[in-house]
Amino acid sequence: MKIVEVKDYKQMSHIAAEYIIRKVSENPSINLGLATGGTPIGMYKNLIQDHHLNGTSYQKVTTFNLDEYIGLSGTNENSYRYYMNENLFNHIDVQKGKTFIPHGDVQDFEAECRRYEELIETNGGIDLQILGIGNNGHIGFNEPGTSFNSKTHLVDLKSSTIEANARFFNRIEEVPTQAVTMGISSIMKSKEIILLISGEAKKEALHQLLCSEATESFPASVLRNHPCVTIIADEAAVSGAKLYC
Ligand SMILES: N[C@@H]1[C@@H](O)[C@H](O)[C@@H](COP(=O)(O)O)O[C@@H]1O
Repeated sequence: MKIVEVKDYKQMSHIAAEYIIRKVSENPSINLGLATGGTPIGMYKNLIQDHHLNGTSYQKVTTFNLDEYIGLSGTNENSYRYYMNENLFNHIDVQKGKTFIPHGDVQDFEAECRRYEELIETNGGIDLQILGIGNNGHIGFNEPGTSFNSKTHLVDLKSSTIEANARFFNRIEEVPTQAVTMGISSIMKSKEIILLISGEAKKEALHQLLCSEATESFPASVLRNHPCVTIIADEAAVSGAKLYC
C-alpha cells in the first residue's frame, strides 16, 4: 500500500479527481468502481468541474457502485442511486445505461447479488475502484467479520454504521438496516484501488489499517494483500494515526 499525505479534504478531492481524469484520458472505456458517503463528494465536484472546463468525456466509461440500501428505490433521495445521479451522473456525459448500482428494491436478493457479481465479470471487471472507509473499517458495506472470500451479498448493518450514516436521513429510524454490497473478494478483484480517508474521525481507522495484520475483524485490512492500493489521506486523518507501528 502506498500512502499519499495531503493537506486537507480539498486537496484530497483534487488529487483523487486528477488521477481519475488521467486514467479516463488514457483509457476512455475504463470500468470505474465508485463509492458513496460524504468522503467522495468533493472528488465528484472536481470531476464535474473538469468535465465542463476541459471536456473530459465519460461516454464510453462504465461505472459500478459498491452498494445500495435495501428497501429504497432509485428515486428515494437516500438511495445511493439518487446520490450518484445528484452528485455525479446528472452532471457529466456518462451514459445512464452504463452506470450500475445494485438494486435495493427487488424481491429476490440472492438473484440480485448473483446478477450484480456476474455483471461486473462479464463487463471485464473493475479497472479502478474508489473506496471510502467506515469508522469500524468497513469497505462498501462489508462489516467486521465479513469473509475475505465474500462476493456481492446481503448484509445486516452494524448499529455503529447505522448511527454514522444517520446524518444523511431525517431520523435514525429511517436508516435501512440492510444493504446489498459488493463483497470483499469482488473489491479485491479490481486492478487498482484508491482509498480516500479524511478527517480526524477516521484517524483510528487509518491507524488500524496501517498497523494491523490482514484480519476479517477489520475489513479494510484486506487491502494489505492487494498489489496496487493507494491511500490518499489528509493531515487530520494522518496526524495521530501512528504511521510507524
Ligand atoms: N457504504 C458507505 C461506504 O462505502 C463509505 O465508505 C462509508 C464511509 O462514509 P463517509 O465517507 O461518509 O465517512 O459510508 C457508507 O457506509
